[in-house]
Amino acid sequence: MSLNRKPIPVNDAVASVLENITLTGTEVVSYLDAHGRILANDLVATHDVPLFTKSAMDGFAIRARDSEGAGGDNRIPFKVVEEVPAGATSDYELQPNEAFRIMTGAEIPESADTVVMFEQAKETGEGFTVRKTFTPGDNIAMQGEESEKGDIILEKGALINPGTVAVLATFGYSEVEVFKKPEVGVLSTGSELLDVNDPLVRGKIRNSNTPMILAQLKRAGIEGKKYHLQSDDLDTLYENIKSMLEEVDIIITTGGVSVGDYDLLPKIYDKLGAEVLFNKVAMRPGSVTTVSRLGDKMLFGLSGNPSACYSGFELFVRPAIQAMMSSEKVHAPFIDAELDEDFTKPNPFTRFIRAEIEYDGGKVYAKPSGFNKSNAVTSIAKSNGVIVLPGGTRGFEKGDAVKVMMTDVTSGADEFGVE
Ligand SMILES: Nc1nc2c(c(=O)[nH]1)N[C@H]1C(S)=C(S)[C@@H](COP(=O)(O)OP(=O)(O)OC[C@H]3O[C@@H](n4cnc5c(N)ncnc54)[C@H](O)[C@@H]3O)O[C@H]1N2
Ligand code: MOO
Ligand SMILES: [Mg+2]
Repeated sequence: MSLNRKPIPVNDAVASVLENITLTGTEVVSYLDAHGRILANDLVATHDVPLFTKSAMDGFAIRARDSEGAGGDNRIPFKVVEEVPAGATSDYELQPNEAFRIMTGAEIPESADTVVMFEQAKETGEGFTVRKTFTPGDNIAMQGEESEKGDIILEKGALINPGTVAVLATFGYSEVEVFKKPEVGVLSTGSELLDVNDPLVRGKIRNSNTPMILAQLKRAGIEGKKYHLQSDDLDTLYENIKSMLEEVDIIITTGGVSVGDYDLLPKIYDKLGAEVLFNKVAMRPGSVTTVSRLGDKMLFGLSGNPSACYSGFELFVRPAIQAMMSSEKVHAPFIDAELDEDFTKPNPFTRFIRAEIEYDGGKVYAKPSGFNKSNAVTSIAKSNGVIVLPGGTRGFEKGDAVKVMMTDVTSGADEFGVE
């Protein structure tokens, strides 16, 4: 095993992962379980929306021409002949100056073409008067004005959001074909690792990577499979990874990918005959992140250091999962922000810094969210994004324009956004 690894640029590494994924198949799920899934077919309108021409307001349905000449002191009277609440219909033929009392959402009877809102009418004993000339179509939602039968509402590969679920229900799709989620297993390696309830003993620490990655998977809509902690023993690690390969599509391991005596993952990939796509990325943290492929399985060897592990997942695993599910949009959103703190130390590698992203006065500000080393864990907790500083010979100063990878778009704001 060579100690001299050749670093590749981050974007090449991401591209290589995406080129090597295997697409999942499809499955049919209930529309109630479809949120967060990816459409496997175009979503086609089975009817017009609105389905029928309907009242957009509570009021009176009239023939607009009967209101001609109304205005100023000239009030025109109407007689109410029938009531049409939402859900009801009427085939009654309006005669001059007759009206239906109609509610929002009710089908407009054939003979009416306008709705007078209650607020625009003055009620009388047998009906109401108006002092405005109405135009056909006023206060009416026309059949098909939003979409027509046969329209493609969303294309294959689109993410199903709550609005999509509403659209599925609108068109009577109680089931929908979506791309299957890959099965993902998570295994942390390291003889120094203890489980959360184990008493601390000298030289050992608790395993924080497995639960962190399971949570990152959850954030990506995946229920990962937790595997037992592994001590740094080649044979048992090999056997365990071999049996994981029978059970999952993606194996995420943490730790053991560097060049230490007990960093066993490189040996495991070799022994398995896996194709190593890269084992060094020109980035910090996580430069030793290693991704390999064995048939249609992907093995993500994330660095053991928590911050490196975290960004390794967001940079490589999350997009790979999205791509396997044929998502149209596999990457986290990257936005432009202003650096809120100096970062003077130059570094030849692209740096990813866990950060607090804040919006203020129409601007986006990004500042490191705490202790910034590969072994940091608390700064991850305080972050909702990751600052990207390109590699090079210069440092960065407060006020510089930087890119930010948004990792948590649900982290909220401390103020309501409308003044
Ligand atoms: N001679 C060199 N040494 C190291 C290099 C190098 O290039 N040459 N790279 C360093 C960098 S950078 C990193 S990052 C680490 C990567 O190490 P590994 O991915 O092999 O991970 P481990 O050695 O297993 O652990 C590193 C560190 O992280 C802690 N850790 C591991 N797993 C967990 C876990 N599940 N929960 C919490 N913390 C964990 C572990 O105790 C170590 O402190 O290598 C450098 N060395
Ligand atoms: O892989 Mo290390 O995290 O570059 O610091
Ligand atoms: Mg190591």
